[in-house]
Amino acid sequence: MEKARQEIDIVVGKDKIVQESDITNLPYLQAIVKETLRLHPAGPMIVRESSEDCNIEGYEIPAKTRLFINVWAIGRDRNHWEDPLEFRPERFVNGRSSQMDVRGQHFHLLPFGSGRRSCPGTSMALQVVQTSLAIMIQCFDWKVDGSVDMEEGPGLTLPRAHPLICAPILRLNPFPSC
Ligand code: HEM
Repeated sequence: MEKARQEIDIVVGKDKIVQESDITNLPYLQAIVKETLRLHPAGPMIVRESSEDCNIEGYEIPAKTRLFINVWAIGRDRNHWEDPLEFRPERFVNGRSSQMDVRGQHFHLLPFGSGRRSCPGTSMALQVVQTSLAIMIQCFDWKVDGSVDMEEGPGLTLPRAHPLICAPILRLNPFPSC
């Protein structure tokens, strides 16, 4: 979090609140969101149906077969990711994953799916999540009640197994007259 905060302080400063237009200049913040979606995709399974008979890597798949694509497992696959279980946003800033985006062009990172039925809310979701996260980091310190446990529970949208309880502590107020 300290690294993201430094980036925000340098790029945006402490006198104005982060705007949506600042996000393109905050690569580390974007990397945090990508890394979170890699390890904890809100839509862990994508569903498709084959329109015709096909053969994928030796598997015969008849037409009209219901197919589940396990986005969660692909995001943790050792064949594609170095130290896959480590939360390391740096992998999207430097190195071979730095050009990778989340819009369905890179098949080992598919948090919004891919193709004609991919998520139509991708741009809106990214703007809202990245800007809100940036403001939360810029304006507050976060005191965690207990420890951070990232265990996941069962469900179609990958809920947390245990709630995360944090108390915001005002760090800077970009609206000093309020
Ligand atoms: C972080 C936030 C979000 C994530 C991770 C997410 C993820 C996904 C995923 C994985 C799919 C299935 C894609 C596929 O089958 O290839 C999907 C579909 C969809 N999403 Fe999102 N989504 C998010 C936010 C939103 C928002 C903000 C909206 C609308 C404003 C939205 C609207 C939809 C719709 C309508 C579909 C169904 C598309 C179809 O079946 O053709 N999503 N989303």
